[in-house]
Amino acid sequence: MSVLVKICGMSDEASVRAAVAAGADWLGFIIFPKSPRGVSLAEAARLSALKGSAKSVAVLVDPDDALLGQVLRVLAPDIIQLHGQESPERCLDVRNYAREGVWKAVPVSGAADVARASRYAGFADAVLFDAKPPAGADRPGGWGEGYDYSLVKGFDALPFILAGGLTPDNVTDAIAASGAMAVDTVSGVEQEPGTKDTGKIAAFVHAAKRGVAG
Ligand SMILES: O=C(O)c1ccccc1N[C@@H]1O[C@H](COP(=O)(O)O)[C@@H](O)[C@H]1O
Repeated sequence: MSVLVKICGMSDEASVRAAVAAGADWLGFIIFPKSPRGVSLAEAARLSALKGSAKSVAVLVDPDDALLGQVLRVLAPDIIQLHGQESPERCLDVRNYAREGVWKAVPVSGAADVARASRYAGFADAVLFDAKPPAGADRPGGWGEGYDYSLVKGFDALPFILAGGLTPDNVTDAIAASGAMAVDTVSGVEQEPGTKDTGKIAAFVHAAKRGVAG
């Protein structure tokens, strides 16, 4: 089975079309104003209409119920990715607002972080392992920082998506090191923060789909 791929931070039509044409499985829309890739819900819904057979992922940071209600009404995402400090119980609540489930982002710098992700088993549908953001950062993700991807190898408490610093050049090795069956990138397919590169999008999807989990 080929590795599943999410291209995140979609904010323009050409990038959505490039990701869909390359065979991306999920398109991520970041609903967080401090992100250089942040989009309004209306814009996310407009772009999501172009997704073909790909699934939509709303990326949210500690959303309250009012925002979740708007997300459901305007975007109706397939998946919600929670990228803040959400507890396992909160993940369970948020499942009501997505068609197919909730992913919980878990920041990783060591083996203990990976072990702690097990607490989301039975509460989230998958965890998304990401690098820890730099000290004092104003957003929790999208920094293009990697880590030792082999730390997550063998994690089996729930399905996982590998993220953090993945690029067209390193994704094949990262898949082999981590055993990931799903990968995600934002800054690895950009020219600069917030500006996607359609060539890198295609290269990332193709490289990931060639990858073999080790
Ligand atoms: O990208 C952002 O700006 C962002 C903002 C708020 C929450 C999450 C964000 N991005 C997530 O970061 C990871 C990996 O990013 P990168 O490839 O290392 O740049 C990815 O899951 C995004 O969804």
